Amino acid sequence: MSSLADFQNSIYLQGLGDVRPPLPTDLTRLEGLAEGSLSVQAFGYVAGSAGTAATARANREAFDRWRIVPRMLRDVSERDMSVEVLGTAMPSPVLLAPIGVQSILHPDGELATARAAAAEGVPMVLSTASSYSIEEVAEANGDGPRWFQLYWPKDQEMAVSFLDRAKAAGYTALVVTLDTFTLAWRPRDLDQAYLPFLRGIGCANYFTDPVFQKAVGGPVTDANRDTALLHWVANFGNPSLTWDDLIFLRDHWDGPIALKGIQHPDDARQAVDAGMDAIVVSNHGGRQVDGAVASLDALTTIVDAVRDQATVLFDSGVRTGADVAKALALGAKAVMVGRPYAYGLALGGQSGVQHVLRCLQAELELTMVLAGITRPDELNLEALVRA
Ligand SMILES: Cc1cc2nc3c(=O)[nH]c(=O)nc-3n(C[C@H](O)[C@H](O)[C@H](O)COP(=O)(O)O)c2cc1C
Ligand SMILES: O=C(O)C(=O)c1ccccc1
Repeated sequence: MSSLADFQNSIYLQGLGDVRPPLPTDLTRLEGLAEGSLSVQAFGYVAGSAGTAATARANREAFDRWRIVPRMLRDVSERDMSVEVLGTAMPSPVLLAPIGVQSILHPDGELATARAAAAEGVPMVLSTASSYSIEEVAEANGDGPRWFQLYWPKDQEMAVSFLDRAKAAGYTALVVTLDTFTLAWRPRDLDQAYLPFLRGIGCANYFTDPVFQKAVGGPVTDANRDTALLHWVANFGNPSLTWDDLIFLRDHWDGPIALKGIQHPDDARQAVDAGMDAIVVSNHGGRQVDGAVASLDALTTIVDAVRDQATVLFDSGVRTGADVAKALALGAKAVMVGRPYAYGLALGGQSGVQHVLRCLQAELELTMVLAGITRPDELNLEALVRA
């Protein structure tokens, strides 16, 4: 039986030939290394959070307040880390969170991420604000599993065009991000007066879109570039959306839909009532509401509210295999990981992202089996104690 934990053995075996892993296996060390290989602006954009970063810190502290209680002598020789989420089979309960503007991290941006994801069989969620188009990323991703994340623009016709393009390019599930209809107060970016989009980064899906092009008088060239950027700014998000608007999405997307950015149990219930298939409990990695509840602290009440009427996914603050195990024990079906793979991309392109995925999944399997657990669905509150 092949196992995600085999990666550990392969590292030790390579050591016999004096080869060491190209990047640290403690993924919390990647941020510091990435800082040295990125511009102040790009690093600040990715590592930064809203306001004083209180929510980003709270996300991490919430993990620290739970401890795993290992159980012994449970025959953990047969393991199966795989799960199926929204019709997608995956090797472990881990997905790549949607991260826009990845070309600020590496010239190959989302293409490198898509190749890494496909090589590991891990689903990627492509951002609307990607630096390569829906179609280009699909080609790089090949047979790999892929979902599409929608930033719902004001122009409904363009929203439909994005959905049609994603469907045609083989993205099987839709993740609709609700918490970022506008960017929050982000001092690190403000102090640098840095917004990637105003430099045209992250606009690939817009600039290649027929509806967008119609609105700006044709394909985007130097001549209409300023018009295009202003149109992007005016259209990016829609603060007037309400729960009733979800009917529109259901009508235009026939696959599963997840709502990302849910932090309140009543919002989770409304998602269920609106016929959504899943929610992603997320505070956007602390990048939106500074002072907001830690995403992990919001998870349990939401899981209780939703019961088994919708799939509950989790993100914000996942850095280690133990973190994944804790989120699962608190009721998440799977987690999305954000910044760690962004740093992997910055440091090593495709292989950097693969390194992050292999480390995280191997550490998850080792954590679980050493705690007496052989399958993700065996994890529950009995595996945890409050610190
Ligand atoms: C640089 C950056 C760009 C992001 N872009 C998007 C995006 O385009 N769409 C989206 O839904 N979330 C976006 N996110 C949020 C992630 O999907 C995810 O919620 C967050 O990174 C999870 O927290 P973590 O970084 O602590 O793992 C972005 C996050 C970062 C760090
Ligand atoms: O920076 C972000 O967190 C984010 O979600 C985003 C928003 C717009 C475009 C690209 C990324």
